[in-house]
Amino acid sequence: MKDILVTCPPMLGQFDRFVEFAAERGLKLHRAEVTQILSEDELCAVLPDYDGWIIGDDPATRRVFETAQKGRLTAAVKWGIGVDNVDFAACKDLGIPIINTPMMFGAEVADVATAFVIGLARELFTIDRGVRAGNWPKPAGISLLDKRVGVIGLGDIGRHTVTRMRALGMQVVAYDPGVEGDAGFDGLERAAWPEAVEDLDFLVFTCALNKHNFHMLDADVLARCKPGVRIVNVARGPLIDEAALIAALQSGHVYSAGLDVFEEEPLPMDSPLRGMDRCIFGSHNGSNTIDGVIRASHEAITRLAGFYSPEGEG
Ligand SMILES: NC(=O)c1ccc[n+]([C@@H]2O[C@H](COP(=O)([O-])OP(=O)(O)OC[C@H]3O[C@@H](n4cnc5c(N)ncnc54)[C@H](O)[C@@H]3O)[C@@H](O)[C@H]2O)c1
Ligand SMILES: O=C(O)[C@H](O)COP(=O)(O)O
Repeated sequence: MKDILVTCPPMLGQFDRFVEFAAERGLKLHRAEVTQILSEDELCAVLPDYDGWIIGDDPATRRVFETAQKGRLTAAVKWGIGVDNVDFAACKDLGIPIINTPMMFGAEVADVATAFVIGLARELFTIDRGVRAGNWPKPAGISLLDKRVGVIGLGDIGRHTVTRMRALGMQVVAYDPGVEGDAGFDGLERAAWPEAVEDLDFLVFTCALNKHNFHMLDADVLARCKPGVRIVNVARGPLIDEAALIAALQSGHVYSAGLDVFEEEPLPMDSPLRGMDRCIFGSHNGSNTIDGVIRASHEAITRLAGFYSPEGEG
C-alpha cells in the first residue's frame, strides 16, 4: 500500500467515501490534520512521510517537492482543474510524475456563475439579508433578457457558462486567446482583450490563471467597462486587481460583484468587500457538489494509482 496525503478541502469533506475505492487500487489515504490549506512549512514537515499527495489549493512549490522527495514522495495529483498553485516544472525536473483532473466539474462551476448572475441581477441576496433582518426591501433589479454578458475563458467552465447565459436569453461575447472560432456555439460573438469588456452588463471570469493574465482586470480595464457593470469571478482571484475592483464598487462604476474566489483566501476579515451589501460571495466552493467531488476524487485516485502501476501511466 502507498501512503497518500490528501490536502484538498472538497475531497476531505467526503473523505470516508474514498478510502475503500483507494485501497482497492493500492492507496491508503490519509487526511491532512494541520489545517485545510497547509503552508509551505507545514507541507515540508509532513509530506516526506508519504508516497503520494492529492493536492488542493496548497502552495505546491519547488521547495515542497524537493523536500518531500528527500523522504518518500514519488508521485502527486492536483485534485481539480486549476494548476496555478503547483510547480509542474519542478516536478518535471525532479522526475515526479504529476497530473491534474480536468473536465470533472465545469457544469457545477458554471452553475455557480449563473447563480451569481441571476442573484446580482435581481439582488436576491440583498433582499434575503433584509428580510432576515426584519425588513421588506424591494430593490428594482434588471432583466437578463437581451443583456450583454462577456465570458472570459472558453474552456470547460466557460463553455458550460455560455450555454447557460444563452438559455437565459442573454447576448454572449467571449474572449479566449487559446480558442479559435465559435467554440461550437452558433454565431458566438468574439472580441479581443480589453475591448471585450466595453458595453457589457455582466463580465464573467471563467479562465485559467497563468503568468500572462495576473490582474488582467485592473483599474485601466475597469475604466473601459460600462458604468453599472456587474462582475462575476468563479475562476481565480488574482485575475482581478481586487483593490481596483473595490475602488470601482465604492465609486459605483461597478454596480456589484459575485466572487467565489479572491486574491487572498479565506477573504481577510478586514476586507472592505465584506461590507458591500450588493455583492455576493462564495468560499471557493464552486466545484463542491456531492456528485462532482465523487467524480473528481475517483479520477484523482485512479490517476495517482496509475503512476504506481508497472506501466506508470497516471
Ligand atoms: N471556483 C472554483 O471552485 C473553481 C473550480 C474549478 C476551476 N476553477 C478555475 O477555473 C479555471 C478554468 O477551468 P476550466 O475547467 O474551464 O479550465 P480549462 O483548462 O478547460 O479552460 C481554461 C481556459 O482559459 C483560457 N485562458 C487562458 N488565459 C486566458 C485569458 N487571459 N483570457 C481568457 N481566457 C484565457 C484557456 O485558453 C482555456 O481555454 C481553472 O483553471 C481554475 O483556476 C475554479
Ligand atoms: O481548480 C479547481 O479545480 C478548483 O478551484 C477546485 O479545486 P480546489 O478546491 O482544489 O481549488
